[in-house]
This record gives sequence, C-alpha cells and structure tokens, in this order.
Amino acid sequence: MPDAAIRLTDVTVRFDEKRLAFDCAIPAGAAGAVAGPSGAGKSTLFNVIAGFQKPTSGSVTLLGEDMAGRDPAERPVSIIFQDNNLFAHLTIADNVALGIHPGLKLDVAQRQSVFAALSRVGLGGYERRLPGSLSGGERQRVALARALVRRRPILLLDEPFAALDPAMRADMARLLSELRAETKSTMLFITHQPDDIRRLAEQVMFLEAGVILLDEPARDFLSRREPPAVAKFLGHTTI
Ligand SMILES: Nc1ncnc2c1ncn2[C@@H]1O[C@H](COP(=O)(O)OP(=O)(O)OP(=O)(O)O)[C@@H](O)[C@H]1O
Repeated sequence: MPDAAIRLTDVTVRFDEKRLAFDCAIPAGAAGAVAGPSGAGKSTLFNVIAGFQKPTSGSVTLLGEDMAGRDPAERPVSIIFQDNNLFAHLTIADNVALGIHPGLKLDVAQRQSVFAALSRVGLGGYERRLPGSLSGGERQRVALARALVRRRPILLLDEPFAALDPAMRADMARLLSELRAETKSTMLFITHQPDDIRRLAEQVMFLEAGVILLDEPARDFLSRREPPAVAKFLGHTTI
C-alpha cells in the first residue's frame, strides 16, 4: 500500500493546561475537509503539518519522510491562510512571485510561470494591480496562484471560502477541484459549511476539544445525525 501523503502518529501539542492530540493518515491525492467548532484545533493541526507549530511529542510524516527538524520552507507543503497574506504594497504579480523567490529575483521562465498561474486562476491582466483594488474572492485566487507556482504536492487551505458569497464559493470549489486534478496534489481545507464538504471533500476530519473525533468518507459524515457537535455542524439541531 502506498504511504499516506500526510501521516500524524501520536502527535500531541501542549498549550499551558490545554492538550491537543492528532492521529491521522490522508491518502495521496485526496481532498479532505477539516471541520469542527471554534477552538477545536483545526488551525493547530495545519500548523503542525506545515511546521509552524512543533509538536510536544509524536511524529509528522509527509510523503513518507519524517519532518522532525524541518522548517516550513523545507516541507512539501503550501499553506494559504485565511487572510491570504498578500503584501499591500506589492503588485499582484510580485505577490505571486514571492512563492518562487522571497527576494523576487525571477528568471524569464519563472516570470512566465507567475503569469500562467494568474491566468489559470482567472486573473490574467491583473498582474500590475495592487491587492487593495481586488475583491476578497480575487485576493483568495492570488493566494492560490502563489501556492500553484510553489508546486508543492500538499496544499493546506485555511477557510478558503470564508470571505466569499455563495456563487463565489461554488466557483472557488470548482477551481480547487480542477487544480487538484491537474496537479495531483493532496488538499486539506478548513471549513465551517457542509456545502463546501459536499462540493469538494472525499474525506472529513471532524475535530472537537483538541482531538480528531471522526475521520471518515464525506458521504458517511454528511448523513450523520450524531454526535451532537456534528449534528449541529450539519444543521440538524439548534443546540
Ligand atoms: N499559541 C497558542 N498558545 C496558547 N493556546 C493556543 C495557541 N494556539 C492555539 N491555542 C489554543 O488551542 C486551541 C485550538 O486552537 P485553534 O486555533 O487550533 O482552533 P481552531 O479550531 O482553528 O479554531 P477557529 O475555528 O476559531 O479558528 C484553542 O483553545 C486555542 O486557544
């Protein structure tokens, strides 16, 4: 059996009195949703995978390699944060180029890949604009273009749909689904909306109080009536 793209084994993270514990295996090429109430540990899970949060114990294996001691830049991961981390004073093209070189020293082929990535996310012609002149959905797509030029096999998206209206959410889900098929990447995204899971996820990890309560196929998850936190998430109860 091929190894999982993402494997967390006996991972714990301790914050003062709080203890989070993660065990999971995400198959290569999968699209997984990460859901759960506020404070459940979703962002911490991403930070552990990406290398921004060092586990207190346990191991993180990505594409079969142990990530102990590896900085975020050395991991096969791109992460798109909720606020998309664009630099207001840099053009859209330069914001994307940062994904290739932090000093913006790009050769011709790399410049072309920036233009191609912007075109792929529907932002051809936006290269010289500044982030402040774009809508929330457009800024998200710039962040996606920056992830594309990095060509990392694992893509983590922290609430990629949060700032989008319903039509834009559907468009973004379609784009992510196409990009996953094209790049064969493994994708995890955090969401608070069952509709995003219906559109994009094959697998769902549901977190509660610092642990992965459920890890199962999206179809099984979406038909659940319990436990209560999941029923609430799916809109089956009002508690
Ligand atoms: N650096 C930190 N120091 C102390 N506690 C932290 C730190 N980072 C996270 N926590 C705590 O760990 C728990 C999980 O936080 P996390 O941000 O991972 O949750 P989340 O599920 O992403 O929440 P939300 O949906 O609100 O973004 C929370 O109780 C949070 O207060």
